[in-house]
Amino acid sequence: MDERDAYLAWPLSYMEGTPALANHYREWKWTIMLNLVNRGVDLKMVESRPGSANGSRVIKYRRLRPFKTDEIKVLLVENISTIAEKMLREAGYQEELREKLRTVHALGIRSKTQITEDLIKEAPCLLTIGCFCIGVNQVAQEAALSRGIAVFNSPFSNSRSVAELVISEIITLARQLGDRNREMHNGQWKKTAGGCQEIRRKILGIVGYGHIGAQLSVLAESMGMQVLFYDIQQIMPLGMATPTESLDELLERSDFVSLHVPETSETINMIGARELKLMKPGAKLINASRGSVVDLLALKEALESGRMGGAALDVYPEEPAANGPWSTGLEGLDNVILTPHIGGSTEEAQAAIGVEVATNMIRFLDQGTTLGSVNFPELDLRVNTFEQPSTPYPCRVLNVHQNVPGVLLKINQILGQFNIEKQVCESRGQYSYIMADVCAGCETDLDHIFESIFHLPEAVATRIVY
Ligand SMILES: O=C(O)[C@H](O)COP(=O)(O)O
Repeated sequence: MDERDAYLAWPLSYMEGTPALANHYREWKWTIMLNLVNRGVDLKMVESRPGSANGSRVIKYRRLRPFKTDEIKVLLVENISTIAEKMLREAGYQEELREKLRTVHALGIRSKTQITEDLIKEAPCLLTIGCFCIGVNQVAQEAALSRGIAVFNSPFSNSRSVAELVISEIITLARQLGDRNREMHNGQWKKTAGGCQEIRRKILGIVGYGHIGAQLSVLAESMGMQVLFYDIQQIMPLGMATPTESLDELLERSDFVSLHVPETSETINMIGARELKLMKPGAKLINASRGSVVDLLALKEALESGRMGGAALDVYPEEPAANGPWSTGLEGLDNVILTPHIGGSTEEAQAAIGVEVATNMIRFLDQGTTLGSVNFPELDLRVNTFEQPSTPYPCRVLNVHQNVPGVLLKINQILGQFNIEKQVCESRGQYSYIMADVCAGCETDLDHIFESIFHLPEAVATRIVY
């Protein structure tokens, strides 16, 4: 394995609602209370924002932090950007080696680590999973929500890198560069123009006009290509790009077809024998989306028969867990480019992804904010300033519960014993998430709020941050 596993630990005050962490909370209760007493005067906990419109006043916001004086551990796998690692460390983590996922509170992965429902069951402390990539199909998202685990990804930070790779592949396929390169490396000089073409005025059909598809559309047009696209949603075309009525129409009209769809039940084997037959003779297929989208056996047949003019694949139905010998079954075919899932693997993309995902994870851990989460309702609650009147023990209650009638009433009966400064709640399927800023009067109140909500039968996960 070439993976660099970094294990970080975050020693912070923290209160959380899984049984394991609830015990930690009880154990460290007095330390927590001491932290609370110090809270209002501790300058380390003050964040400054730029001044108001006239620039004369600086508003100081309270900085919410997780709430247990124990270590929150973060596990980063799959060569995640060092920027993300640095950000997580600066948020308070310390490096520490850890072997097991079951002791980890925050997990960072990329596209190949499969987080199944079973694995989630074995991770009792896990609070958040950061997918440091676009795809999230590798995570059992519903199972994660049912445990109160928020999943984040980076929906667009590697779009440019993938689009650039596809542009390079369009030219490489058009000029058979892969074959000429291979021949030269094998000591053969084969100067030929047969089947080699310019890409100017050729038709590029883009399937999936999201962040990558749209980026590719702009780059392709700037090189003189005509762009068609097909998407299940109605999307505003960029430049002169034209939507087609159907996938079939796009396949029939395009010289190059590039796939940019997520893995869903609808996209599995979306391009099979039937679809490949619809493509123009000599057309080329590019897949840098998900391997399951193309039926590889059908593609092999279409290439071997000579009907198709070439293909570039960056993704495969099954991909190996680590670098080393491996076969796609397509080796040696003419004008076929095979790359090992490197579409988003540039320094720029990985750095941007690192910042984006680490920021979301830190905000979730510290404040409960779920902006950018792919499995939670997206909620945000403004953090109080130090100028706002407050009680000695203001706190933020974060709770995931089953979305059943009456549960909100029960929670608010508990919270309503205190002044609720603000509150938001939203449901997603079978589960709801509530964030509430509450003015507790004394340490016993905090204890009471946590224990009462934690023990509600509908409660899935409960945390309090301050
Ligand atoms: O989902 C993605 O962003 C791409 O498939 C890249 O995945 P990777 O970060 O695992 O290379």
